[in-house]
Amino acid sequence: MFTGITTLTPFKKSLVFSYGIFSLFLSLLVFASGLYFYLIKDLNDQSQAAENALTHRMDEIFRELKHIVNDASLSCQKEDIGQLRHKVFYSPIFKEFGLFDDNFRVYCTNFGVNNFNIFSTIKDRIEQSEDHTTVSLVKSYILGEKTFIAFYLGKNGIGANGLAPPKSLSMDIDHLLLPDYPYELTIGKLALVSNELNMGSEILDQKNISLDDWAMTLKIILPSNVYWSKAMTLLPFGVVLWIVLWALSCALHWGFLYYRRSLPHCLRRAIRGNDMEVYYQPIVSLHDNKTHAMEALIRWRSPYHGQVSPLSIIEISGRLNLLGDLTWMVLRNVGQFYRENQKLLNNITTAVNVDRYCLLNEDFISTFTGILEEYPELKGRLGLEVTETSALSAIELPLMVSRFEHVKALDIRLSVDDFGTGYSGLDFLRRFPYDTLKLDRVFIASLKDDQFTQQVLTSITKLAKELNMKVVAEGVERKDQLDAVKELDIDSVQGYYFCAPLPYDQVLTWLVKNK
Ligand SMILES: Nc1nc2c(ncn2[C@@H]2O[C@@H]3COP(=O)(O)O[C@H]4[C@@H](O)[C@H](n5cnc6c(=O)[nH]c(N)nc65)O[C@@H]4COP(=O)(O)O[C@H]3[C@H]2O)c(=O)[nH]1
Repeated sequence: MFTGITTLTPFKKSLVFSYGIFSLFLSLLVFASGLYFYLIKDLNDQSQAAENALTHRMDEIFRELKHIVNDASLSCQKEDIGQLRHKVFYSPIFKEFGLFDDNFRVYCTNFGVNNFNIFSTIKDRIEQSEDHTTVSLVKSYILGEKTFIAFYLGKNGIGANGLAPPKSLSMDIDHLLLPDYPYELTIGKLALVSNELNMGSEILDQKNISLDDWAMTLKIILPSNVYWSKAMTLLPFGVVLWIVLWALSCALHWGFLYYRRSLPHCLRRAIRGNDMEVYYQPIVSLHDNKTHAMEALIRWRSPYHGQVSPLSIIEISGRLNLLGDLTWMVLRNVGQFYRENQKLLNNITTAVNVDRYCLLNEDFISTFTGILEEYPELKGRLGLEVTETSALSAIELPLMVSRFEHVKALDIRLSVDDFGTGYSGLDFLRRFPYDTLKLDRVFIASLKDDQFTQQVLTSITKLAKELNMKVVAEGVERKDQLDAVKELDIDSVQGYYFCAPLPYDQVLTWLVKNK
């Protein structure tokens, strides 16, 4: 089996090497672009998650301020200050709370009584905002350089503001984005958090998210060094990908080659491309020792499988549903043979083998008549040989009779082939209008020494004669077989004794010599 495989698909080092190079480039391409698109998608997903986290955090911030406003009064007594301190203590974000009135004057903080006005720009923003909220980034003496402040003015005329370090806002998104995606969170034009400044590498992609309600912008970056560090981490997978692609491309190549060179595929191409030969075996008459008939037999030498036996050709063609095509190809070859040698073949009929399924096909008659019109030289000189291998069903039987009648009406001779080996019983002969009965060569081989065979063949030939059929003995190889055949009432002989099946040129020479 392996020898068969290697002949069909020869191993070539150079080819394996080429596929190695090819798959290396392909895997590099797949790996590089795959990683790039993966990171772009991941950047989008993480940006979306960061936006959601930030929105959620802002909602929480204002919910907290609303609680303070609801619990607050316009005074700044010890209890009010204590309450603010209590809220600071339990706040997850804020480090300082203040209360302001509707003149935007801060009158109380958790540190004590206060009296200063909120910047007019902030005041304007609160008034313009639908929810009476805004955020700001200012310098706080208590908390350090930059401080995030959120403002909310309640319907009761009391406002609350909360001060928080920028970190408390960014902690939600840090774990989503860092360390892979540096980002910058700005309020207005001021950066609340920025960890993208010292990135030191190129930007591969960038996402900008705007939270318009808070004038916030989140810029998230995909730097090239992240791409390269991921590429280095995933390099073993890249190597595996290369090996898999290499093996796959080699396997595909050999698989394809194996398929292209497989017997069924070669046969299909040969039939479709008329790349087969037809041999002719003369059938010699015992009445005048002349050749009045021949049988057309298919021959095919495959470039990869050598000489393929006709029985295998028929068997595989049957499986591939190509028996029709094969028959039409043989018929056209025979037509061409007659066209090119009209004079010599004038009084010779040639029989072509036809499979019963091909005959039963609904297109049989139309295609067959088409070929007869294409080759009028065949008129009156063509015969069909049908081998009966299995019993016909109740539906097939009348169909077959009608086909035979149709064929006969076209002046085509019908022979029953290999008589005695299949289901072709005597009843069979009665039903079909055959012209010739061909005795299978197994009977001829044992005819001389087997009395039973002699008796059977005597009865068969007698019946054939009664039914007006000619009898041909197949497979006559030796003189003693010929003598035994002659003792029966047999009309013609086909066999190696006279002539084996011959190719086009040789059969012409034979006919010229022996006609
Ligand atoms: N041992 C021995 N054999 C002899 C002798 N004389 C002839 N033969 C062989 O007997 C077979 C006669 O053809 P078949 O019975 O129709 O049997 C044919 C026929 O059923 C089928 N076949 C051949 N060509 C075609 C075709 O074009 N179409 C179809 N459907 N079947 C075909 O394949 C079968 C085998 O064909 P082949 O191998 O060519 O075999 C041929 C022929 O070469 C002899 O003296 N001794």
